[in-house]
Amino acid sequence: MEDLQADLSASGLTVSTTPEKGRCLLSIKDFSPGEVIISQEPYVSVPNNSAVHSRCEGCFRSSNLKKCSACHVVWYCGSTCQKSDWKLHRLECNALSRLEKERQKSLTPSIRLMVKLYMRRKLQSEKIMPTTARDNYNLVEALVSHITDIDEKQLVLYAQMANLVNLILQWPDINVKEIAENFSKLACNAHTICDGELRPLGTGLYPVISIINHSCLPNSVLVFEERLAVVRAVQHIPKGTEVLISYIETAGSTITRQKALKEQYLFTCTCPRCIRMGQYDDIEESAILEGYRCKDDGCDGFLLRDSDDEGFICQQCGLVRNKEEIKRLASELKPLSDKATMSSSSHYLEATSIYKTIEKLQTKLFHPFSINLMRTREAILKILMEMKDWRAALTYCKLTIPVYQRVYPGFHPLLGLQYYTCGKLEWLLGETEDAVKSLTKAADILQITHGTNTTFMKELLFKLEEARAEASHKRSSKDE
Ligand SMILES: C[S@@+](CC[C@H](N)C(=O)[O-])C[C@H]1O[C@@H](n2cnc3c(N)ncnc32)[C@H](O)[C@@H]1O
Repeated sequence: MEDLQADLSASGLTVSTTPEKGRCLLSIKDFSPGEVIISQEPYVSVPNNSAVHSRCEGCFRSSNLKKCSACHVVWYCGSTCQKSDWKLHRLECNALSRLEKERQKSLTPSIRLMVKLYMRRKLQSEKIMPTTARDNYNLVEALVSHITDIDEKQLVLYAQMANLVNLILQWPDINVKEIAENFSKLACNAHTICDGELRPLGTGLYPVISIINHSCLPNSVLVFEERLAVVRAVQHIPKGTEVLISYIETAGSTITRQKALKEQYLFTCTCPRCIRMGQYDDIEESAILEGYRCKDDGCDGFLLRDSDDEGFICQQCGLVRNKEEIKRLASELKPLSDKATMSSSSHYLEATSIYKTIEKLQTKLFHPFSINLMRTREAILKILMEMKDWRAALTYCKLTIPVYQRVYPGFHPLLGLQYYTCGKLEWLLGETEDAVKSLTKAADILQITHGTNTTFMKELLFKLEEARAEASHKRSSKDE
């Protein structure tokens, strides 16, 4: 711990403890928006491989892959990744090779992550792999597990998973109870590794990044550059402030966010957004994000239940919406949502048609800033992009932007990415001036959240330059 404190203080950080949150990471210097606060390679990581889609164990890329010829489980993109993973994979390879084919196929990322965790610990304790202040098993031991707070069903599941790890490792004197507790640690400390566009690629354990606590109004953001976890400030962080990231999707109402945090991370959030729970502005926000729309199409008031529980009253114009009508619309929606989830991956036209019916019903039912409606439009946008229907995709992308601005304020990567999609579509459709505006907004946000050095950001900045050059060329040809 002393080593870690010394190492962190050189980066302007320190670890402290509070009774409410346990350990926390504090700044001991000012950080500006966009500045890297801390970065860390994973202690262990695994890609989300499936029968149809695999990734390199080293860099998570999905092109030019070759399977390890001994275990037939792990993939590599080339000799560089294979060599750098060899010390660890040599142990894993032996263990995986002993398994029956069917068992190999059913290995989940969590099981593989745990097997790799034990192997890394062994290699470091035998000094075959080096340790540093930020890279040692003591940091994993210090992670919270909440083992005494989880329910019986979950405990049984962890025990079964621990038995499977034990069976794979076949090490004498292994502590199966400790493995089960480590699964509980993974549940509240491991991170989903995403690409620049926030698509999930795998899972990793970053024991120093795991010291950072949650806020629904965070001052920092966690992104990944391949497997490297990078935390950047999204606002000015004065010296002596706690560094906070968001663990969850922050678009939901306070009740939804609190439920998600309690279920996975077993705590009650008291951030500045959550502390307002039950106050009028919080009730208003929930009613807008997850509630119903006014009967009058021209009114964008939010609705609250009336005192007799007969219906919902618009807080702007006073019109009452009947409970039965709302129930009827909701019951029409339910089977459609199930149908849409099942059809979307294969039949684009069928899926678009179902989602558009859902959108129509949701437009009648929910507030215009509803998250449900936003999700449906995101789903339609995704399918239209797959179908390369750029014009319709742009229409849907634009429909989501006002909701994104509301639910992802400030330097939020999701807002930046949505502007980026808009800009790329406008560029493809020859709407160059609009493309410049959208790509500029995307770059303004994503330079803060993602930095400027990654391939992803270089591509965005290059596109913006191209769009600017073409826009100025178009303007000058018009003038002639
Ligand atoms: C990834 S760990 C963060 C570091 C942790 N505080 C520690 O001592 O190691 C996640 C756990 O930290 C605690 N935590 C994180 N954010 C919190 C918050 N805003 N309020 C209370 N507890 C929090 C919860 O116990 C949660 O399960």
